[in-house]
This record gives sequence, structure tokens and C-alpha cells, in this order.
Amino acid sequence: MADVSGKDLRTAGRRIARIAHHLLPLATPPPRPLPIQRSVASANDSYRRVHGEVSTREATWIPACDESGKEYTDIIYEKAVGEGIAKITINRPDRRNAFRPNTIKELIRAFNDARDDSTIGVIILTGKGNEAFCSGGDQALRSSDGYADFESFGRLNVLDLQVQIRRLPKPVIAMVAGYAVGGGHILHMVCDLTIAADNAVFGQTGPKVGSFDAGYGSSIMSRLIGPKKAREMWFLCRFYDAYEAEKMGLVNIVVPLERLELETLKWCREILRNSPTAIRVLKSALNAVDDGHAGLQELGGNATLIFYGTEEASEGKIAYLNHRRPDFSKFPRRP
Ligand SMILES: CC(C)(COP(=O)(O)OP(=O)(O)OC[C@H]1O[C@@H](n2cnc3c(N)ncnc32)[C@H](O)[C@@H]1OP(=O)(O)O)[C@@H](O)C(=O)NCCC(=O)NCCSC(=O)c1cc(O)c2ccccc2c1O
Repeated sequence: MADVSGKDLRTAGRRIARIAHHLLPLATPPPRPLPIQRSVASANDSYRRVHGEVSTREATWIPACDESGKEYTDIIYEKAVGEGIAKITINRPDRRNAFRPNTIKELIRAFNDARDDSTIGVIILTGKGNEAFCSGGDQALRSSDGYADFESFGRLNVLDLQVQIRRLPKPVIAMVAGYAVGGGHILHMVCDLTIAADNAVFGQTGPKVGSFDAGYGSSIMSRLIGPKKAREMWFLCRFYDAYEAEKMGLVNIVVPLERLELETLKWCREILRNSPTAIRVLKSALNAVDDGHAGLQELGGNATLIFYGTEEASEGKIAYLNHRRPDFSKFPRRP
């Protein structure tokens, strides 16, 4: 009998397995990959023992205003009592929360306030009611040079809002119930995270109504879902339900409509447990490559911000103010 080594046996075993695989009846489905686990919910790791469960209770919201003290008409701006969470709600439900220039001006004011308020760590953007997050620009106000409401000239000021959200050094979470379409779909895409209710519907409509967003609306989408799917979304203008959107990478999680706010609050509270500076730097780092010079500026600004808190940076400033040479000799030149 021939001398068969262990290696030969293993090779033969692999070949037989390969052939057997091809011979399997077609009806036998290949093994399904295990469902992706969202987070490891080990009940007893030391982090959980120290920090406890993240609360899923409701928040107590109080109306907020910005330094202008002006009333909001198109949005609702609120802060959660004692929580570090701001909520900005587009409040035009009878228009499926379509935005007009004034809506965008108010959103910009509220986002600025939430950015400057050091008690706020996370911002939720949402739409009033369950029918729509936002249906984009108000078509009734579209003119030959943008959208015009109280002014005689048109605007595309939603583009300024998109940039503001992208550069805002705190996480912005889109909380989506109902339609997020057209410019509303772009708004959720520029947010850092999207929590979708199971009734959410996503899609672009621009080419159907003679419009397009060739800025973030195209480039961020392509990054999020890939160039082929982005073409599909823009060229065909189909709508996608929440689960399809989740598969495409457009949303982080789909939850029952009635749990939408509680789940969003849980995500906010989980973020708020973590280091605000780490979150801030990470947001700018995650955007840096795509945002080019503006991305580097944001990331670089964070480096300067952190450096200003050091003794080494202070030495430079104090020496200048005291008209003496700075003594940097005591600071290490780290490898
Ligand atoms: C969102 C819908 C799919 C919802 O359909 P549904 O059947 O549930 O509701 P209705 O269609 O009956 O709507 C109820 C009510 O709301 C009005 N409405 C809804 N959306 C808008 C809107 N966007 N503008 C104006 N009015 C709206 C609707 O007319 C009804 O009013 P009634 O008086 O008749 O009761 C469906 O409503 C829908 O498809 N809406 C339109 C979506 C759309 O095309 N949006 C605009 C795309 S363009 C855009 O948003 C845009 C965004 C940008 O960021 C840009 C950036 C740079 C350049 C251009 C941009 C741009 O154009």
C-alpha cells in the first residue's frame, strides 16, 4: 500500500469537499451569513458594571431660543432638561415639511446656537409629525434663481445649512419618520447618523421636478451607497423603504415608529457618555479626506484648539506678552 502522508490526506479531503459542493442539489441554499450584530450586548462586562445601562426614558423638552431672541415660525427649537441634547424640528407638516428660505434661516440660527452652547453635545434634526422628515424645497416658491419667500430674489440657502451641519463639531442625528425626499433626503445624508422609523421613505425627486443637487447631494450620496446605487437613486428617482435604505447604508438603524424618539435619545445618551473632544476630532477626521482643504482646516483647527490648552503653547503667549524670549527647552521633542 502506498505511503499516504497527512498532507496528502488533507489535500484530498479539500478536493472531495469542493467537488461535493458543486454536486449539491441546486435547491440546497448556501449557508446564510449570520445577521450582522449591531453591538455586543454582554450583560456583565466591566464597562457596563461601572456605567450602568443607557437610559431609554423620555426627555423633558423646553423651548430654546438663540441670541437674537426672535421667535421661530418654521421650526421648533428645544433642549432636553439636564441632558445635553438639542432638538430642531422642521415645522411645516401641511407641506410635508418642505423648506422655504425662511425655514433654512431659522435652522441656521438654531444650529448656531446649539453649536455655541457648551451644555449641548448632540443635536437631533427631525420633522413635525409622522408623515415626513422633510420633502425638500417648497416647489410653490421656486423661482428662476432659487427659492423666494419674503424677498424678491431667489436663494439656495439650504446649501449653507448642509455645510454648517457637516462642519459642526458636534454629532447631528437625523430622526426620520415618513418621507425624506428631495432636499430632505440630502439633509439626512449630511447628518452624522440617521435613525429611521419603519415608515420612513427615502429618495431623490429632483430630475422629476426639474432640479438637482450636484454638490453634497451627489458626492456624499456616492460615498455612502456607492457610485452605482447613487446613479440609480438620481437617474430613476425611485423611493426606498427604511429597510432597503438600511441595506444600502443610508441609515444606521430602523426602529418601530412609536419607539423612534426613545431610540434616538438612547443613541444621544450613549454618545454623551464619551469624550466630547474625541467625538469632535473624530467627526472632523471622518470628513477630512472628502472635504479637501475645508476638511483639513477643520481637523487642523482641532489640533490648535487642543494645543492652546498646553503649557507649551502658554509659554509662547506669556513670553510674548512679557517681552521676553520664550523658553521651550523644558518641553519634550517626542519621538
Ligand atoms: C413627499 C411626497 C412624496 C408626499 O406625498 P403625499 O401623497 O404623502 O403628500 P402630498 O403630495 O399630498 O403632499 C401634501 C401637501 O404637501 C405639499 N408638498 C409636499 N411636498 C412639497 C414640496 N416639496 N413643495 C411644496 N409643497 C409640497 C403638497 O403639494 C400637498 O399640498 P396640498 O395643498 O396639495 O395639500 C410628495 O408630496 C412629493 O413628492 N413632494 C415633492 C418632493 C419634491 O419634489 N421636492 C423638491 C425636490 S428639489 C429640492 O428639494 C432641492 C433641494 C436641494 O437641496 C437643492 C440644492 C441645490 C439646488 C437645488 C435643490 C433643490 O431643488
